Amino acid sequence: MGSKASEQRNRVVTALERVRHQIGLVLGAAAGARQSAEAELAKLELEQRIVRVGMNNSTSDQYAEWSRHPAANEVFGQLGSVRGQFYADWEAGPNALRDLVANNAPGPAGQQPGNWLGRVGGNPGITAPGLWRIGSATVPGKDVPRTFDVAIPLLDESHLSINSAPKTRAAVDGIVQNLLMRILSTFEPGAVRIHLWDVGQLTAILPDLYPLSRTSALTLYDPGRLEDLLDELAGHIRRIHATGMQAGHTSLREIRRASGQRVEPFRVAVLYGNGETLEPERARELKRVATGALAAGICLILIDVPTMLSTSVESLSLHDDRHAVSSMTGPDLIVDLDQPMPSGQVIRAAGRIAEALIAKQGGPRAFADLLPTELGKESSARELRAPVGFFEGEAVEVVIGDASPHVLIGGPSGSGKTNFLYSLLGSFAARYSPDELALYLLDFKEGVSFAGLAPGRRDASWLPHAKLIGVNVNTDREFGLALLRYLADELRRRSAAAKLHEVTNLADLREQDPGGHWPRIVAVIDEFQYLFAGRDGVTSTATQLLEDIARRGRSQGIHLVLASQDVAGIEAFWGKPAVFEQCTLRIAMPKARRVLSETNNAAVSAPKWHAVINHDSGVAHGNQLAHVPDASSKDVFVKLQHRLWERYSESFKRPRLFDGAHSPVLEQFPAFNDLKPTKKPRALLGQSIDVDEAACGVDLPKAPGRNVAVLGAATAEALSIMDSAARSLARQHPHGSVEFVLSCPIEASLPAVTELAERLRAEGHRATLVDDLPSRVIDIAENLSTLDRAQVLLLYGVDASIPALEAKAPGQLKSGLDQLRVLLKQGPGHGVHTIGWWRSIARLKDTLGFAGTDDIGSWAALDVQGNELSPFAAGQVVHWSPRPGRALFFDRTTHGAPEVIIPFQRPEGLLDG
Ligand SMILES: Nc1ncnc2c1ncn2[C@@H]1O[C@H](COP(=O)(O)OP(=O)(O)OP(=O)(O)O)[C@@H](O)[C@H]1O
Repeated sequence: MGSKASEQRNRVVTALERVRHQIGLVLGAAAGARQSAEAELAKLELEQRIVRVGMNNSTSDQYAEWSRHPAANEVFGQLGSVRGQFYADWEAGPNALRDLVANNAPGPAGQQPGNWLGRVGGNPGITAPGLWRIGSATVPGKDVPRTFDVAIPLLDESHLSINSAPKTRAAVDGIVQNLLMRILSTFEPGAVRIHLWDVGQLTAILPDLYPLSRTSALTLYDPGRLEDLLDELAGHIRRIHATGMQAGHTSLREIRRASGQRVEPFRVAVLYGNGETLEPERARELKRVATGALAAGICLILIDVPTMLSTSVESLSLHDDRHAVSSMTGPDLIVDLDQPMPSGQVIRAAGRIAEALIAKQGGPRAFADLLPTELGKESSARELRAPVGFFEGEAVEVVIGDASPHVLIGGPSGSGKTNFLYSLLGSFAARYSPDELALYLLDFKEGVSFAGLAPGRRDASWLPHAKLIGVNVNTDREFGLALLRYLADELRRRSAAAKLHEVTNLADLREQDPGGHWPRIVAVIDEFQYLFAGRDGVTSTATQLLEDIARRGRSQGIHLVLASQDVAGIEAFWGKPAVFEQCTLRIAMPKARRVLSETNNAAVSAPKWHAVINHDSGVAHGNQLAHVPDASSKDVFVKLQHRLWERYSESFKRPRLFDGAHSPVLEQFPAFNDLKPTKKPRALLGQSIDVDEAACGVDLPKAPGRNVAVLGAATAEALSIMDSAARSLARQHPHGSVEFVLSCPIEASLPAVTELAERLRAEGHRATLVDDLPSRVIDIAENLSTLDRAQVLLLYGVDASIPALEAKAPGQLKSGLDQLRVLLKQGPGHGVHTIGWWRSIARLKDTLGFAGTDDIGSWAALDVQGNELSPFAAGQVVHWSPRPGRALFFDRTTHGAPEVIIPFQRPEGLLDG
């Protein structure tokens, strides 16, 4: 038992020893592994420490410390071989970078400012440098450190985002200004535009560039209105995108390459933020703009504007005012920023660029530069297209056609609106022959703005394209109406022709009807708001007609050019959006309000003698600024007019001139001179206010009611109407077939009446000036059926004759007044017509008694109120504001409503009646 037990113990002891041995082995191995891991760690730590500082950059203490490390030799050896290998590869690095920058940042883009600052650039802007220098960076070399230029891509390559560090605003301004000067000095003037916005300030942003702010090269935006800048940029992007798409290109760069032209300037928008995020709406807009910008040649430089852009953007983060890291060079390389260029030199350079730009923009361009080398070569079948001004030396065109059928022009007095119209008319007239273009020109302003286009006393020439010229029509709104009616009629005529030829527009009509005469018609109405000046029939009819013409004129080649001096004119459209909306071509003279869209302020900042031309209904992206040459100085337009007149006057009629300030002269009036004896005589009372030079008159056949009343106390006009009525009738009656019986109880008018009687006699007619009207009236009335010739009773101041007419001799059955009533009623049927002047309507009513108004078939009213006239106009409401030199005329047999006429100017000698 005892030996069994000890045997068992020995086995256990042995087993335990084996276990112990095994454990000892395991523990020993672990300690060794740990030891070598610790050694490895220490080695790596050392390596890291050395790499952080740089092998060549250590202090001696540091080096001594590293050397004490057990792995020092090994680590030094390893790092030395890696470094050796790296520098063997890198040897060519800085040189390659230098070459890269030199090639991609030529001239002002990369060179030191001393080489170029102050010189105006010459790159036409069809291509742009790929890189722009901001500073340099240095890397340690094998033997000596190597420095290379740091440049970044901009313009249509990439945006730039700059993050400042505390107290580095001046340094940031230096970086931005350096870049802008490099860009501005690279391109020829006009090829680049800078937009500046700073959330914190309006005026002191990069002040050294201010000489440029009087040109289009530099625009500043209100700190509170980032949306203005973003809207403007969005507009450019849309427009450029649309142009590109049409030509099958996706970027401005491609369009430039394909066309070999700059097409649009480069744009750089600099936005200074304050590190805070933008309002969500602005941030979204900014993101949208940034996305489309580069393809439209627009580059953003964002300073402290935190935003995530999903497009190409380089970044620059400042460490202090001399150092930054950039996305181009990575986080491990410090960029030594270039010094800001000297302020004085920058100001001078900016001034020079501004001057070069201004010289290019305007100065030398004259009206003659708008004209083509050969006159009248263009066809208006599809559109009218002509330059009206220049922007930075390039012509800016106006197009009137299907897409922009009507034009709205606005500008305060003196802003050059009339001058613009002359430039436009001249440029069109020089390109299109009068067969291609017909002009109807109306000026409601007092003055003679278009009068020179009609033959005058001093200059017999006229503009052959002009069919109608209306001047001084400010009180004759009816003339505007007449023009609109004429255009509406022409519209109908064209629509009918189009229908006949089964076409829908002018271009096709001209193709189908090559023998037809279908010029494009341009009707210019200056100060058109006068058309809407009253709450009356003229306004409502004008509105209807204008809407009709505006809507349908587009396809029939009838175009309106509506100009107005002040906002009132434009406001006349509120409530009449049809006309307003159809005027898709908007022209805003400097300081014009409301011509462009509500948010488009381009006209506010437009310089003198410029116009903002916008073919997109005034939306900002359609703005084109143009300097308009002087077309109104003496002899400028006239020179062109003479050339055109010499060329075309044989084949085209002179325009009709309607001058509201001058009454027509009867003897010079074709409708009077052409009168001949006839069985149907017609008494001319005046000139109608119409597009054609027409007279209005009253037919005096043998029929009831064919008498004429002249109403009101305005003597000169009344005498004139009586005079022209008598003299026109005299021309239509063979000698001996008529007797004129004149009566005039008004002393002051007697000389005029006497002279008329003499004149009638001189023409071979029987004319008696009677003193005793009652007995003459009685005599004629009693012998009505046996009269051997027609009688025309010219009764001046009938109201003054009434007491005498009323008087009855004892036993007399009928008074003179009774017989006058008989004559008014029955006379016309027997060839006895009364043309009478009553100085008041009440007296006319007295004269007529209970007979009613039927016997007065026609009348011309002077200074009487409209409401008094309605019984004589079939009860209708009559609108009439009496005015000198005008009469309201109504003839029951021909008129629906009364019309305004202009009494003739009476011949010399009769004027002072
Ligand atoms: N582009 C220009 N260059 C030089 N002078 C100009 C130009 N435009 C206008 N002018 C001159 O300025 C003056 C006013 O111009 P214009 O008569 O065209 O202005 P407007 O806007 O029509 O004014 P209003 O409505 O009062 O007639 C004229 O003497 C004209 O000669």
